[in-house]
Amino acid sequence: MQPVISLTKVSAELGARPVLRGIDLAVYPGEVVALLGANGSGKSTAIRTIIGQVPLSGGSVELFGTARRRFRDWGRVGYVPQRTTAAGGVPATIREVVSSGRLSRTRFKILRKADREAVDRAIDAVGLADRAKDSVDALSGGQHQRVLIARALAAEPELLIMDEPMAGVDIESQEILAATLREQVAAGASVLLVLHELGPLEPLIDRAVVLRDGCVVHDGPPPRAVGQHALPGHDHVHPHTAAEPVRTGLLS
Ligand SMILES: Nc1ncnc2c1ncn2[C@@H]1O[C@H](COP(=O)(O)OP(=O)(O)OP(=O)(O)O)[C@@H](O)[C@H]1O
Repeated sequence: MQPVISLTKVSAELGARPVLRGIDLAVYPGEVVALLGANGSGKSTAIRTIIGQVPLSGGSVELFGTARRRFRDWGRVGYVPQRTTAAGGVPATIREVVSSGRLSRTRFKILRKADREAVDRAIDAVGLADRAKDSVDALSGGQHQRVLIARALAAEPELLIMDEPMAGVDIESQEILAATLREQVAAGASVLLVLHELGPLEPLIDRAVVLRDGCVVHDGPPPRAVGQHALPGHDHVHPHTAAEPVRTGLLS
């Protein structure tokens, strides 16, 4: 099966500093892959090489089997950046911001009935239907994050790429986002997401790729740790019983 995302020996530098040192990463159709690792390990940079915001210094990136520099089908990809403000100082309603995510699917940048319905479904999916006419300036951080996710969903993408979608999001919003993601995956979407902890998304995750200092140090089942053990930086030093798998600082 052809991967929807494929990174082969990808290296990248930021300000002459090597940040990715030859990483391999593949996401197959229908898979949910979590990208984990400590602060500064290169997770965001890896995501940004995929969408073309950071140039490669070596290796290659393919999307849906096409070299990234030749890839034009961005309507198939929904991207949720690391938390920023969606408004950028310009007052806009939730519906306006989410509609902007649908433009990649339209001809001549005109939203037709089916497009408007997709926008409404995306707003509904993140539980903001009753606020659609509100300005995004009036939203909390977690609600804001839901708007960014709705904007990505509005294009009905086959592939969702999300950089820490749960950052700063309260548990109620996290549950809504987990339910939304579950529906997308049930409908056949593939997902690559940066996470700090697995949290409510844990049951959805098929595979975890862990970065450390710009290298992949684990690619396989997600760490099934709970509580403190799931947190990056946790060092697993206390003794284990024989039945318990040992995970020595996997995420640190
Ligand atoms: N514009 C930049 N110029 C120089 N170095 C940068 C730049 N952006 C990031 N870096 C460095 O690259 C490294 C990787 O950063 P990156 O944001 O990819 O890490 P991350 O794993 O996503 O971290 P976090 O969990 O904190 O979001 C860090 O050491 C960071 O300081």
